[in-house]
Amino acid sequence: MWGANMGSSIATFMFLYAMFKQYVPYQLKEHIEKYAQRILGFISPYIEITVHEYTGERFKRSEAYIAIKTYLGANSSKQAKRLKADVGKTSSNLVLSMDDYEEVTDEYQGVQFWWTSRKTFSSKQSISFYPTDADDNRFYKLTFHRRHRGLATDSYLNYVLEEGKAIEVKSRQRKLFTNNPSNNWYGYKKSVWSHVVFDHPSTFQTLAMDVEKKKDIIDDLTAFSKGKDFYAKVGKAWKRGYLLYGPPGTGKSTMIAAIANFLDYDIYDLELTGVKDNTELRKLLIETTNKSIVVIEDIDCSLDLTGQRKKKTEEEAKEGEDPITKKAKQDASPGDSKVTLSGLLNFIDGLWSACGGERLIIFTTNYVEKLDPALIRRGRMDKHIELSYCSFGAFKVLAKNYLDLDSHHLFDPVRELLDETQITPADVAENLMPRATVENSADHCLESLIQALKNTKEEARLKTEKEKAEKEEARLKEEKETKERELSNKESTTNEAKEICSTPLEEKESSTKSN
Ligand SMILES: Nc1ncnc2c1ncn2[C@@H]1O[C@H](COP(=O)(O)OP(=O)(O)OP(=O)(O)O)[C@@H](O)[C@H]1O
Ligand SMILES: [Mg+2]
Repeated sequence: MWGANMGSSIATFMFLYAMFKQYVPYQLKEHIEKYAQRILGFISPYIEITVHEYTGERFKRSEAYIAIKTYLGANSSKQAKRLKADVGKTSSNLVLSMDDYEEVTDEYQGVQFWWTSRKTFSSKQSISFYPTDADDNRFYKLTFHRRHRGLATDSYLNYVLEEGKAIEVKSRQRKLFTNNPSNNWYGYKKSVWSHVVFDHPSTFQTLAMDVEKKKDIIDDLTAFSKGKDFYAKVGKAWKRGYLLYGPPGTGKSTMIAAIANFLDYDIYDLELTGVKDNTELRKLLIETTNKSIVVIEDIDCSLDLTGQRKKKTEEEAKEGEDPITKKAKQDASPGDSKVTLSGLLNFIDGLWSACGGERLIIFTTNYVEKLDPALIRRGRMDKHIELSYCSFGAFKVLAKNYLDLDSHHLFDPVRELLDETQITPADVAENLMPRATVENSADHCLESLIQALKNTKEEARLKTEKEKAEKEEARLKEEKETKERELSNKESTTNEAKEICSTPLEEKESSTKSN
């Protein structure tokens, strides 16, 4: 059917087809095609399956079409004579795909499958203000012998889709998304997220933290990313929550970038203060893709998550209203347009959170103790990771990264000082930045780090002393006040007693009589 000797017949066919398209009126053409297909269907032993570029939703390209396009692009570039080259949306390289009406043969388990790419023109006479080629209805047509029907529908098509998606994942550039304000969500370029290419150089290798702690996190992430079957088996949605907490500059954001690079996931950086209400939050969640990390930084500053739940429970108890009625009222009231804790909890592990899979949710905070326990209980935030002040292990990673040093005679004093001082990895890193103009840059950096550590130690000592002095002062003040209070109490009691004793006898009698 597709042999080389068919070349001239195809050329003739193409010519006749072009004539047919040009001269036969549209309505007649449709009828002829319809009946020709039916007759062919009776006599042909071949089965055809078409996959259209746009199905249902006008602006959303079919995922199957994109996967097939990628698969055929990768496999047909050696076979097809006419290819289209384009800069992919997710890549800066040229992406090749089969041109329209091109045909290629694919072999799977010893069986041949034929793919053609086609397009039809929309019959609608419409004028569009926007540059779109969606009026050309493109589709792929798969042809195979009817005796391979089972193989094609049960396994070959799935294989093509999975391969196509895998190629896409490998060749794509990762993205960093941020949520748009909701008044930009509608119109031609409707989009709830906008993105840039994610190109952060942080990796677990460059992340300064204790080796064992780092290994534990890497193992956890690996188990998660390979855990599709496990999650299905235990009936859990394929997602995991991480809570990163610690003082500013200890590497929380750096770790998120390292995780994204390690897993090869996109990042959705969710700015909660820009989300109007819980409905919008849900919409944002639905629009995230698989293999992604949803990040909410500084969760304690994003929402009043501390007392809301308690306050609500108190109110409910006061009014004796059941929570469902209360929630219905809240949802209905347009004035109450803020994301609530319960909305956020639903976002993390409500029913909607299970749409799609392979998603990490990461919260960061400087003040873990401020968060509502409901938000960070296991199951929501499965792993709590404390990023703390720089340890000697973390320092060694930084020394290797910044100065390419594994050991140095100044490491010992650094270790001693680190044991006694609280300094962030960000401050250590700043001191280890090599100075191009200085000779023996490594020595210079370590010396300046030692000086910084000494300064920090001294500052901490002075601060502790000051605090101690302030406490002592407060204690003495309180002691003095208590003594003064006691003295004045004593004095007033004595005065009262004196007054009673000094009252004349007649006065006392007359007052007793009158009573
Ligand atoms: N553990 C670390 N490993 C490597 N570099 C680090 C680490 N911690 C901090 N740094 C360096 O310090 C800078 C600040 O770190 P980062 O932004 O990750 O801190 P953070 O914990 O997110 O702080 P904040 O709470 O203020 O958001 C980074 O640019 C990074 O170079
Ligand atoms: Mg940060």
